[in-house]
Amino acid sequence: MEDEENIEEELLLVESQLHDIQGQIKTLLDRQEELYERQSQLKVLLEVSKVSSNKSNYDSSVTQEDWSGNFPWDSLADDTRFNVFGITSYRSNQREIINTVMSGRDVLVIMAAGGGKSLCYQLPAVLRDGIALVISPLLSLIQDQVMGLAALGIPAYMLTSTTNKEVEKFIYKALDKGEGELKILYVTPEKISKSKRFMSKLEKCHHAGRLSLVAVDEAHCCSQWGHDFRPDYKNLGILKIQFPSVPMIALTATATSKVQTDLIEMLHIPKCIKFVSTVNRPNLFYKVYQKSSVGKVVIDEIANFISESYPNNESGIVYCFSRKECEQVAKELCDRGVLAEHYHADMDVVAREKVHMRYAHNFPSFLFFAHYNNH
Ligand SMILES: Nc1ncnc2c1ncn2[C@@H]1O[C@H](COP(=O)(O)OP(=O)(O)OP(=O)(O)O)[C@@H](O)[C@H]1O
Repeated sequence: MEDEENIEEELLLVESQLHDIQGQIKTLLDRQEELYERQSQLKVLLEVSKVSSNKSNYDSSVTQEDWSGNFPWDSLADDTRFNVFGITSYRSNQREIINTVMSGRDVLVIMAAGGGKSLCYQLPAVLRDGIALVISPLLSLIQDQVMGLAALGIPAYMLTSTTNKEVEKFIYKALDKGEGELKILYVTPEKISKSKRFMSKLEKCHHAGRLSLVAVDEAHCCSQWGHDFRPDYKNLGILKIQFPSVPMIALTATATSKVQTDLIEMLHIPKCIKFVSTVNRPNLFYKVYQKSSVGKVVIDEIANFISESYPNNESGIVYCFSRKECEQVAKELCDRGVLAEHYHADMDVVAREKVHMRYAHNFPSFLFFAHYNNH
């Protein structure tokens, strides 16, 4: 009887010790997994750092001014600028930026809206062998760009939720096997962070030496300090880690120095060459009007303002508080004969010819009119 009690007592003790040990093993296994993960991250970071410092040694004698010097691709670039893009001369910094990308360096471009950022990656994309990947935040912007490039005869495509199966197949074949003509591929940041299939095709494309450059448009979206933070932009750092030798060009119209530092860190481009052009647009100005408290009167005032100030069908943008309000204001403006085209709720911007409707959440109690002239 006593024996039995002793055995039971020891059994309890052993079971309790086993339980403790299992807990310790689990903790150690978890820790081991963490260390493995950190080990592979550090290996990749080391590789990135080696590639960057090799490049900086190679270019150490080159000063920023040298980017406006002579390069082997000068005449081909001039020819493409004029004959493909129909642009007679470069604007400030464009040539230097293009030369920097063509040299394989990473670049940060800060240039005013409408300043001509797109040419800075589109021209190198045409000149360099392979496929250029462009990450852009909005479907409507991507659609605009792809349509514009197609009109110039440049094989540009987008891979988004709206891409049909056949085009998707074509794009995957181009990435995977180098088949078909594809020079510039636009995606939203979600594609990078959410599609394993896409990333594996991109990896193959890079492995075969066919990834020519990576452009991150609206790069301020990477930073939580920016005005337009997009969580999926945070994951774009993976691109430099996976493709350290591929030049990356990050572009934005608005970035404080804090945002610049942040996005350089997030995109892993510490050695990038930075080009800052003035963001002052003397043709843009603000005027503040007192708003009536009666909705219909506000619409009347907007309609009068637009038709009196811009009687020749000029373009403009009306920002409202919400999508619903955009639709309502657009409809009312249509009724008053101001808007030629309808606003489509599933797109951010339409109706190029007339007043564009967009929604913005940062200025809830005001309506803004922006009339601009790109040139
Ligand atoms: N060197 C140039 N000479 C004349 N026109 C140019 C030049 N470079 C670009 N453009 C034109 O300027 C317009 C604005 O260019 P783009 O769309 O690239 O601006 P952006 O800087 O990307 O603006 P946003 O920040 O609004 O996207 C386009 O119509 C483009 O064709």
